[in-house]
Amino acid sequence: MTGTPSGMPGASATADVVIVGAGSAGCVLAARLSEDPGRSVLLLEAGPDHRVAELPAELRTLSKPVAWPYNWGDKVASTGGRELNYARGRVVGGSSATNGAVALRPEPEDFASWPAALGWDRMLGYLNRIENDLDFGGDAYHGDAGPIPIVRHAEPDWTPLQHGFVTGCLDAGLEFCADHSRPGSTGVGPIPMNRNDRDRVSNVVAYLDPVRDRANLAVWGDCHVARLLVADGRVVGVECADGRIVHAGQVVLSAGVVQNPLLLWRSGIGPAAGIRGLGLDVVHELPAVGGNLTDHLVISYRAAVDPSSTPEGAPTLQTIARATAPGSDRRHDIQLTPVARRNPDGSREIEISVALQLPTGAGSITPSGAEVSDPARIVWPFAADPDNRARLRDGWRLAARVVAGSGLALDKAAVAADAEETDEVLDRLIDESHYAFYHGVGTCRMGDDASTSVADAELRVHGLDGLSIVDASVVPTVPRANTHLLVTALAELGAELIAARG
Ligand SMILES: Cc1cc2nc3c(=O)[nH]c(=O)nc-3n(C[C@H](O)[C@H](O)[C@H](O)COP(=O)(O)OP(=O)(O)OC[C@H]3O[C@@H](n4cnc5c(N)ncnc54)[C@H](O)[C@@H]3O)c2cc1C
Repeated sequence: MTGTPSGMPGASATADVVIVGAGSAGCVLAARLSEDPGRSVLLLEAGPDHRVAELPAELRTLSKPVAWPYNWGDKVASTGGRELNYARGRVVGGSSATNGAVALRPEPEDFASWPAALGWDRMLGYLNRIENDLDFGGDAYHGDAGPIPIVRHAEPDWTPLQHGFVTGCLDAGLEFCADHSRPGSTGVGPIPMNRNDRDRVSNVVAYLDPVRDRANLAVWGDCHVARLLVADGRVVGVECADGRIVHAGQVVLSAGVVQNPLLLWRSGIGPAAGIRGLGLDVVHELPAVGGNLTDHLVISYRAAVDPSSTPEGAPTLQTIARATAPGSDRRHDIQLTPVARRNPDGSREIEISVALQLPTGAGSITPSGAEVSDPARIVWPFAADPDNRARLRDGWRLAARVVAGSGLALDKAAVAADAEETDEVLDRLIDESHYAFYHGVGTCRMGDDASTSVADAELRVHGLDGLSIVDASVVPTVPRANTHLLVTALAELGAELIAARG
């Protein structure tokens, strides 16, 4: 099988490589693997397919709400009987087309849980390859020739609210940090983003759209893959929910942290008892499929500020702080991000998201039934964990100290009191208002042991030929950073590994 993928949307097909899911990872894989005109590549996506010139506003421009059909609409049952949204992009571009475009990198220590062959030294090359950092591209730990532009707001452009936040962080003892990607850096400074002015530079924009006209690449939108086809210990293709069959030399799963385990379970690949519990036959037992979910957990600190600090039409995100919760032994386990909140009554607030980066505990994502339409069952234990709650409380008090030192607060006494708030009050606040940050990883984690991991260090599924997984689901533990750049870098690595297999 070489050259053009045979078959058109609407019919069945054959391709050398079939990629399931056109998100952060899938777009990179399709672009890189189709560079060889002798390899046919078919990219299958459950959601709609828009060319960049025709993107709807919510996919083009940052900070617009994204709903069905572009968001899967998954829900998490969390602490205190609360139901949290668990957003995931459902469109060609995946979550890279619906996300906040914050372009932070993992830190070197985040790779400690990765297989030894994939440490920081190796992954740094891929992190550099994907970017064109317009401020620091010439530095050794940056790139200046990749497809993703990385930009920051210069200090003179910051709003008074953002200036005040930085002042407050410095007053609270944080350092100024011009480049959050510099290894060893810490503190507060401009937030790096993958955007072009106010438009998100998703991986459709950066990677896929420029190569869409290649003869050996086909993209099928509105194609929900129902299950994998397995014969004699080898994955030989996929079956789509509408009955189409695609035969493949290699299948790559890039359906993401939620949908990969669902697709594998539906295919009989995963924990034997769980699969039988759905009334399905076990094709290949892999106990770790769907387990080991880790993710960031967020609460907000809010305080009233003078309306003149938040000019109309200003960009939402300009600065960010990486800090360590007071007393915590986990470096940079708190991320503080300030935004202006404009209330209908004309009042204005600073809202600082306090995001816990290195959570204790692990959850799971499994199917609630055997049908494609059955939703994910997401066990998300992070808000209930006492250690997470203690560090979040301290992070919230740190945010109050930042506002106290910012010169922004209208009610200085109230903010000073917030910095000493009791555990009891903050536990109630956590219960009533925590939310998920959508940086989940780990449901098909990589590792050497097939009893505790799903893919090996070359991203091949343990014990099954012809199947690889390349996306957030293989990342062993959530890094102290947002996850899009990491997944994109991993996909560059994955494309090399898969190309080497033929
Ligand atoms: C709302 C939101 C905001 C975020 N903000 C940021 C941010 O600012 N910065 C950052 O770094 N990270 C952010 N993230 C996280 C980051 O975007 C994700 O970690 C990353 O995009 C995951 O990439 P992926 O390739 O693993 O999965 P995805 O990009 O989610 O791609 C998976 C794709 O597979 C498709 N798919 C799933 N199942 C099937 C199936 N059975 N058949 C066919 N197709 C299927 C999906 O529709 C989707 O398009 C955010 C995420 C969300 C949801």
